[in-house]
Amino acid sequence: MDDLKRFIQKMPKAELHLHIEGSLEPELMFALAKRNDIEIPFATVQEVRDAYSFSNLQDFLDIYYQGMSVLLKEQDFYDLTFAYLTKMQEQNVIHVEIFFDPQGHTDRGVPFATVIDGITRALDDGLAKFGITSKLILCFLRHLSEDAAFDTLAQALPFRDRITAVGLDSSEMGHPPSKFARVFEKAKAEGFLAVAHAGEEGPPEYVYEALDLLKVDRLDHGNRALEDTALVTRLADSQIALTVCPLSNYKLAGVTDMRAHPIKKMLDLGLKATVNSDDPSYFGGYVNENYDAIIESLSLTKAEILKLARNGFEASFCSEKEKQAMISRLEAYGA
Ligand SMILES: Nc1ncnc2[nH]cnc12
Ligand SMILES: [Zn+2]
Repeated sequence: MDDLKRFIQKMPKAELHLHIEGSLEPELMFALAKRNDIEIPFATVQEVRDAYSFSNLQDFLDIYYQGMSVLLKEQDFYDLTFAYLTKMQEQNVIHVEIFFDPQGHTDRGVPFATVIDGITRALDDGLAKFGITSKLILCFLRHLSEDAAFDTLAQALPFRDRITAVGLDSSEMGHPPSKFARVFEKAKAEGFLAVAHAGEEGPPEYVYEALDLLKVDRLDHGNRALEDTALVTRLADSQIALTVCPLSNYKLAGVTDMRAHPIKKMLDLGLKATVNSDDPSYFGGYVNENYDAIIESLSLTKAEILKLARNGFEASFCSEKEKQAMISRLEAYGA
């Protein structure tokens, strides 16, 4: 077992499902609260960690939006993103595609430019200092209105060269992809790729809507697609990737026992599943810890681990040439 963990630690990997605001560790939360003179309802780091006990997605989101209130200045977004990249370098993650939630900040009066400038300055430094390549994905908050999403898309257009794709996150139930069909149509016309959280808590119908109405290039989570055999066949045939987040599924109670986690079944069904951390500060683990959690409980083989990592590179939004270079590194490592 320790051998496999070591194998995972050193393996070149990609991360395709990471909310940068969800990588805010309690220590940095405290430091930024102090720097920005903001009150947070916790006295110690331990109190923050103790508050991270969730029974569903909304429980988590309430505390996640509260946590991001300490992010105000360009330097705050830089520090947040650079801390994440430093961790990724330690974990041998060589490519990241990260989400950000601009509405979580612009609604508090933080300018869109402040957010994206800080994040992309850190991504540039991550490439220069660690050789980590990256893509940025703008997520619309689905509990907010279609108008608010259109407004956010308009704010993003001056920065389009820094944003690869749009996504959809936040409270899934009651906010189906169809609510944002027109926003995604416009975003695609503007040249953005598209992803959406679907089937995390929501039913298979939401996954169909993400495919048919939002025309997503990749699905975030997608776990509940397994309830519909026709949908599984469609996902397997099209090889639309699923960005699966094992520890997130466990912490948000979709999966109550890691031995019942569906990722092995997804591989067996021919789905292009990948391993990701979602909100590592809140769910107790970055990429390697997510691999560790499934190898133990699902008895994954080295070949299956390599397949998951390969899927991560194949499902990335890199050029075919860049993908091939990363896959060659992985093959050399696995040989
Ligand atoms: N797991 C998740 N699902 C939906 N929205 C999110 N925002 C941050 N993490 C999320
Ligand atoms: Zn997510």
